[in-house]
Amino acid sequence: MANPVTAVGGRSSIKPSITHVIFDMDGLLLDTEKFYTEVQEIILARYNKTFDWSLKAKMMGKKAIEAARVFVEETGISESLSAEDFLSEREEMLRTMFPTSELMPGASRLIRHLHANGIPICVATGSHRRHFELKTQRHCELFSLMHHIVLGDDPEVKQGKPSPDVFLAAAKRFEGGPVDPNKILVFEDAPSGVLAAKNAGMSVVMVPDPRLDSSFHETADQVLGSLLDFNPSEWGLPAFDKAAS
Ligand SMILES: O=P(O)(O)OC[C@H](O)CO
Ligand SMILES: [Mg+2]
Repeated sequence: MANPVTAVGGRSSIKPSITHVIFDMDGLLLDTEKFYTEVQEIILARYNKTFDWSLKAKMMGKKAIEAARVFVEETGISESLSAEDFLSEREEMLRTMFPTSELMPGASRLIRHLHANGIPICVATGSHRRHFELKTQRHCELFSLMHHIVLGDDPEVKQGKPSPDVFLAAAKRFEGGPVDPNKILVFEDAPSGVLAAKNAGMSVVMVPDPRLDSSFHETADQVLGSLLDFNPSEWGLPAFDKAAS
């Protein structure tokens, strides 16, 4: 397999030593992006339009209302459907889908490994509380290993990703925080999330959906096909126990 560090254009192979880790949630820990895609395809079909990955790239990772505005404006349907009406229509379908959310490959192994080795970990998501609770209801034990969770409707998160707000709030809430952004590694799947982490001065590993245009990989410090490919030692983090992996 190609070395993930050198495989992507021009970035340094010298990495800062990481002490704290922040996880994105949708599309990174949980396989929930597919639900948004499905619902948005259904809504757009009514207007004889198709939902594609260039639009998906502009929406993912953002707060609900921010993503909704992008959706109605970019598709040219804002005269017929307001961002607010889009959200309430979408809601009904999502409410039944979210409780079925499954973990992404490698999420459980990495969270449990970092937690067992005393590395402080947290979640920083654009999702608001109601959606967070629906999505995580089958995964409460795993999410309880997080030191804290920062949600998109947190009062400190004035703007969604690519603003650094959610990651800066997450860095503050670690024990003894704020933690130096140089010592924090963020895991993200979305272009807006990768930018938000860089805007916060943090290192970022991107685990993108393969359908996302590869031009979005350039901002990340490392790009992986799956969380299963992550090598903690490259970042100064405890190595996986060979017998357990
Ligand atoms: O990817 P997250 O966890 O920031 O979630 C953002 C939205 O809710 C889904 O794109
Ligand atoms: Mg995400």
